[in-house]
Order: sequence, then C-alpha cells, then structure tokens
Amino acid sequence: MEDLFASLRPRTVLAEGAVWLPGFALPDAPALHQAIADVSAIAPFRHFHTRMGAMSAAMTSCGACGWTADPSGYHYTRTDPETGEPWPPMPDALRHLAIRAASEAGYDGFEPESCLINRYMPGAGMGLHQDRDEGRPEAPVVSVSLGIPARFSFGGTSRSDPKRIIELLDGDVVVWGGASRFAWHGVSRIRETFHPQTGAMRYNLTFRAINAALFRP
Ligand SMILES: O=C(O)CCC(=O)C(=O)O
Ligand SMILES: [Fe+2]
Repeated sequence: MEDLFASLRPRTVLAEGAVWLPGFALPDAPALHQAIADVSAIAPFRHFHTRMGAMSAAMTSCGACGWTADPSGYHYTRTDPETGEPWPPMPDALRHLAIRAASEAGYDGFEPESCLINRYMPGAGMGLHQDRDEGRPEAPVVSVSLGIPARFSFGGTSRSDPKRIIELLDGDVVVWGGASRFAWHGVSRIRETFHPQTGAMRYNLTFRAINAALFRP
C-alpha cells in the first residue's frame, strides 16, 4: 500500500534546490505529535501580533532560539516572550527527522537550531513571504506538514515569479535551499476537513539553522 501511494505522489523537484518529499515524515508522525504536545506544554501556542494585526496561524518554537513577531518586526529570541523562559530544547525526534529529510534532499550536515511550529485551524493561512531572518543562506529550510491538507504556493526569488501550487498532505516534507533558499512561498486559507490524529487542524514544523549573532535575549 505504501509503495502504491509513493508511486502516485513521487518525490518532486519544485525548483532548483527545492524538493517535495511526499509522506517522508509519516512513519515519525506519532513521535512528532508527542513532541508537539511536549513543546507546547512548556511554550504554549499563541498568535503573534505584527504591524498587520494578529497572525492567523498559532505558533510556538523549540531549540536554541525561537521565531517571534511583534509590531517592530521579526526576531529570533533565546527566551519565549510569553513565559520569559528559554524555549524548550528541540526533541530528538524532531531534530533527527529534519537532518534525515535535509540529507534526502541533498543537504548533508544540516543542523537545525530552531523549529517553528505553526498550527492552522480552518480559515487560517500564511501570506506570501520569504524566510530571510536566519542569517545562514547556505542552510536549507526543512518544512514538515501534519494533519489536514494545505495548498502551498512556491515561487522564485522575486515576489512576482510564477508559483507552483501543491497540496501538502499529512507527513509531507518540503526542503528548500541553494538557489531556492529565498523563494517566496505561502499557504492558502485552510479548508475545513478532518484528520483522525489532529481533528480539523494542520501543523507545520519548519526547521532552520540560525546565525547565533542574530539571537536576541
Ligand atoms: O505552513 C507551511 O507550510 C509554511 C510555513 C512557513 O512558511 C513558515 O513558517 O515560514
Ligand atoms: Fe516560510
């Protein structure tokens, strides 16, 4: 059965340096759900407020630093501004999966310092953006999807470049680095559907290597 699905949704190069690995994380899903529960028990999901208002995806982080947003901008911080405590350490199950996925996509030696966990309810999405606050252009971003599907747009390094739109399913992984490291991407508003593990919810984990000189307290 697994081979049948793998042949229907083969590994796909989205652009130079960007690879979609359908179902790559499926065997790890139970451990990933446990890790999300453990992290969010210490650093709860919250909606950051930017200049544009509240973000529709709820977020938390783990690792040496965590992604935060406030009306002044985006930063990686060592402590969770909500609790004042350091972000929880990255569970091994997460770190190992990210390293394996990066390697599978051609990026050996990836060492993620931070994992941003996004939680989308139906109606939530993420506007087109580039991930460019990391200060480590040589390291890829590894993105893992769990739960209900999402329409993911993936373009080029100019905002107006043509986009490829793919449906990310439970266990899918997308890795982008090299010529695609600063590719524009976004998530359409999630449609209400049901997944046995997550209910009407989608989780996305993005793993990044971060330049320590950019960490804020
Ligand atoms: O949810 C996704 O698939 C993408 C998330 C993302 O682009 C980000 O967290 O920077
Ligand atoms: Fe992103």
